[in-house]
Amino acid sequence: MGYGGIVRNSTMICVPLMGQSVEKMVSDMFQAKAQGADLVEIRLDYIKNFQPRQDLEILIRDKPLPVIIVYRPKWEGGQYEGDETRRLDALCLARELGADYIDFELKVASDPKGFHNLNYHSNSKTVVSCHVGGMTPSKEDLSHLVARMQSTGANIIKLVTDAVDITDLERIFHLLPHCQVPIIAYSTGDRGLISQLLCPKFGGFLVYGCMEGNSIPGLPTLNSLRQAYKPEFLNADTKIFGLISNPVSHSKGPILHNPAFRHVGYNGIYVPMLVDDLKEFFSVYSSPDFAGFSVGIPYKEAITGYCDEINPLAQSIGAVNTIIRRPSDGKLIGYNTDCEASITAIEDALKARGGPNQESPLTSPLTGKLFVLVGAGGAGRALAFGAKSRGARVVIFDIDYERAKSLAHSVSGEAHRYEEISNFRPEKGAILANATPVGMHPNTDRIPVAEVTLGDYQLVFDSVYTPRKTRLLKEAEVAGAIVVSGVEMFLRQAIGQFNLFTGEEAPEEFMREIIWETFL
Ligand SMILES: O=C1C[C@@](O)(C(=O)O)C[C@@H](O)[C@@H]1O
Repeated sequence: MGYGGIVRNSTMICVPLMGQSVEKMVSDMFQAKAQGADLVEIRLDYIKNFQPRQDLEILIRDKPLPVIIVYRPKWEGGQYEGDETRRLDALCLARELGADYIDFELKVASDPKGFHNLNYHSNSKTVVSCHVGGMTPSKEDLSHLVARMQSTGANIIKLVTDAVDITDLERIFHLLPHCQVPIIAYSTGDRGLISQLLCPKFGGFLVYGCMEGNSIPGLPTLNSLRQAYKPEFLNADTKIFGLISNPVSHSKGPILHNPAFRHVGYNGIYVPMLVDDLKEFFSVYSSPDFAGFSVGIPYKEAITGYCDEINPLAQSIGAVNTIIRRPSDGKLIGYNTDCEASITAIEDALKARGGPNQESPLTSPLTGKLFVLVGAGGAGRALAFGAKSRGARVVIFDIDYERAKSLAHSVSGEAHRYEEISNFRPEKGAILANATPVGMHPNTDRIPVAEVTLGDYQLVFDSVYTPRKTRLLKEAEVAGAIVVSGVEMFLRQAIGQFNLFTGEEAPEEFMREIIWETFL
């Protein structure tokens, strides 16, 4: 049994190994085991001067984990260019020596003349594999392919496609539950990542992961699988939540939401979704399994066009960062949790320091203050509406002056051209909020305002959360301002999302601990 009474499934975590020597392969196997792998895939075609008998004896004798032996030829995307009989002899030898799984390409397995006795009695299991390059075939074509692979008598089948778009993966998910033998199916590349993460929900046989410092596009790290995603707890009932964003890999959402789900015994998974086309995305991922979404850059405004209903706060802001698929009718309902998250983070920091606006606990410390906002995109809109709702006077800078003017108009504020920011001196006690990505990893030396002006602000807030303390915040602290990190906003918006996703109260203290450990 797992968390909250959820039964563990039998999904294994496999690491593909591409060492150039037998010694490296053996040491990588031990490392993979130490990092939590259940089995490894040994790519013989990567070993330089591979000597079948000698090398296989060592690999199989010294293996600390079950192994899948793969000797991929050039014609199927591998490295091996030599004689085909020699290649197949080596695979058969691996089987005789007791390798746990042997991978034969479909072309070999479906050619009775050339094939080296696939149904040979041994303890090894046969994996019949096929890599379909280029565009992902239609659902019908994939089903035919799987039927062909099954008819070879394979113990396990392995189907690999190249993901051009995240929507290609839905054809893989559709295939998985219908297969009659254990199936490994996934798509390669950055856009293929969720085919690994979600395959156990749909019944996939294993998940591939990579070791730390050895990243492979489209593969999660072993650490993220073991700590965050925990594929062994997924099942057909698991609800999928995803962050729709582009880029998406910077997000700390998965390491926060997944443990929080488990902490309260909620059967859900939260994954990064690298989305290129919102329209295509929502038309393909329309099943109730995809129960909700976070929305990140650059989609917070555009996504409002894909929501069936929008909650009044998000509607007035014009930006949505959370979507729930309403279980009763499947409609997509948009919310904005950024607004309260950022404004309460700023208010709490002002309250903690005390100050002139502390007359009544019911009055916001922002009331009457000048609120200088840099950036009028999705996050900026949330900040501007939040500040206005607390009675602050809002001044907005954006590289797109028209955008700044339009937001200023909505919050009865003032817009300025971005070039003017270096000379802008606010009144004493003003608040500065950065809602642009300036200063975000990897461009951490950038700062959105002139340093000399920082001393005029009582508090400086940065919505950037990687790094926790941006250059803007460091300089502001030196200048004597109270600083509020985007990490605090990130945490609070995620707490708001958790409540909406699960309908349960978020484990706030637990989430706070994870976040501060992560950003230490
Ligand atoms: O701004 C953010 C951060 C986020 O995009 C992320 O990186 O996890 C997730 C969004 O929902 C949120 O509004």
